[in-house]
Amino acid sequence: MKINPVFPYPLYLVISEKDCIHHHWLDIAEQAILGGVDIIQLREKDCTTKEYIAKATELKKITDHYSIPLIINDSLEVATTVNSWGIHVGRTDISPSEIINHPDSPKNIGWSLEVIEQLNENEMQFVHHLGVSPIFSTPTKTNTISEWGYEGLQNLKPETSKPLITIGGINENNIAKIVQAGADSVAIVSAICGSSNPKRSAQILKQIINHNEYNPKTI
Ligand SMILES: Cc1ncc(COP(=O)(O)OP(=O)(O)O)c(N)n1
Ligand SMILES: Cc1ncsc1CCOP(=O)(O)O
Ligand SMILES: [Mg+2]
Repeated sequence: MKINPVFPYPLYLVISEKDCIHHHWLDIAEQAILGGVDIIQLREKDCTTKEYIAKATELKKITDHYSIPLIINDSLEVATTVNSWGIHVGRTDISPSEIINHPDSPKNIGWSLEVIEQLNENEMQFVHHLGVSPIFSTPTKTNTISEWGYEGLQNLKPETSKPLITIGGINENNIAKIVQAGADSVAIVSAICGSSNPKRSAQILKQIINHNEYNPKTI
């Protein structure tokens, strides 16, 4: 993958405690970083703001230790409290224009792109990067509209200069084709959070991103 200087984070982990199966979620975050994850989003859906801040504070200690940027999903209050690098919002969340009006708003706003027509919306001017969502339908998030697929991603690429972060159903078997179709970054939940060896899974995904294939002898 050619590194995009506006978003130089090709392997993107989206983590929530409920998706972490075999290990403690903070251990998975650390192992994933050691395996090559470049950026982490904390995505907690079923907790209070106080609990979300507590989790974000714990995770930020790890991301700061490894100099990895942290993105908070959905909550401006959590993002401002922990001073995260970014925030990710979708169409039913607080809008990018509202976020930038906040005095301590995180610098980098990610916005979910579900249909190509969204590129024409006024909100786009406040957006740093786009979550192309979902590339493939996934049990991890079921309230989605449709899938972009490889062809949708290829068609989207020339229509915007914003970094494209692909998400949804991505794993070792399809990541190479997603990179070839135009992803600037690949966001993963279950292929890392659900792995019994998250470090190794991250290493494999990263090797495919870097070299277009996986050579078991080198990991
Ligand atoms: C990188 C990235 N892309 C898309 C999403 C989805 O955001 P959203 O549409 O707001 O849905 P929820 O994640 O909030 O359920 C994302 N989180 N990250
Ligand atoms: C948060 C999110 N947004 C679109 S799909 C998705 C979940 C992706 O999870 P997985 O990598 O397990 O398919
Ligand atoms: Mg959201």
